[in-house]
Amino acid sequence: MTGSTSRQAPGVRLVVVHPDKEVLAQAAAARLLTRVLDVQSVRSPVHVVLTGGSVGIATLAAVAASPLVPAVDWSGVHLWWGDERFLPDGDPDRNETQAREALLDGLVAEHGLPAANVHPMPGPTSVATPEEGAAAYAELLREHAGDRPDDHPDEQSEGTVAVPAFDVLLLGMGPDGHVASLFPGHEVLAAQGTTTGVHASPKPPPERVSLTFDAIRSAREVWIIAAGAEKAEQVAAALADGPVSEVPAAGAVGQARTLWLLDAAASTTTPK
Ligand SMILES: O=C(O)[C@H](O)[C@@H](O)[C@H](O)[C@H](O)COP(=O)(O)O
Repeated sequence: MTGSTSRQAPGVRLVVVHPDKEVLAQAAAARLLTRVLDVQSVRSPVHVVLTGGSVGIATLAAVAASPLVPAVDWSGVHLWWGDERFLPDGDPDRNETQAREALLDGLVAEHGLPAANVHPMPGPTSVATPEEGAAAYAELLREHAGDRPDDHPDEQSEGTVAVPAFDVLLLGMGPDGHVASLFPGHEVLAAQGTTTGVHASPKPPPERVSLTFDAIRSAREVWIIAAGAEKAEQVAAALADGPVSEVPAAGAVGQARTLWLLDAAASTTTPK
């Protein structure tokens, strides 16, 4: 495949296939910057949820290298995470650490992103358990839930999930179909509220903090970014609306739109 292709699925799902992982990251970065600019033209603040993983971090690095960075009013952007490994501040395996190195430190230092607008999930440096971290993050999300804009007064209605109106929520996907730290067959899939502590994760480290499905599904747009042939089977299963208990990514849908941003290898299931 030499170009990029897309198709509109019924409803609100869009699948976009790029030639390879590098183009995928570059395109996701361009798309993210454009989305933030578009949203900023009609409302502020903008809330973006970040993901870890190699494609997620490559996307942030591509954002950092874009000439469009100065076009964004970063003072009106808030950054959150979909999940975090329960590791000390500064640990190189924290999604936060990797995102700061790839993008956020530069935005704070040079482009006016207020340090206070970066909202990492707490780890053992500040709380004793993943549950404490999840509770603290839920409270922070609740404090920002009032950021909902005037042009969407209906979003204030009773029963609204107590999180900000996430404009874009980025997710990587593991070869097992997990998104955030919502793993197939794991009790975390039944977690209530907006955040949850995670134990016995099948992928190290075993302890994590994650958004729940309710929080993820409250986002206006959910973008799942996945590359590599090892993802193809679960991508296909999710796009076939497989059971969330087996393919958690199938349950990650946005209110307005769900984008599947793939490379060619992840988009084609090889017959066995
Ligand atoms: O929390 C983690 O252990 C990872 O962040 C993980 O959830 C990752 O996002 C996906 O496995 C996709 O990772 P890749 O993009 O590297 O395939």
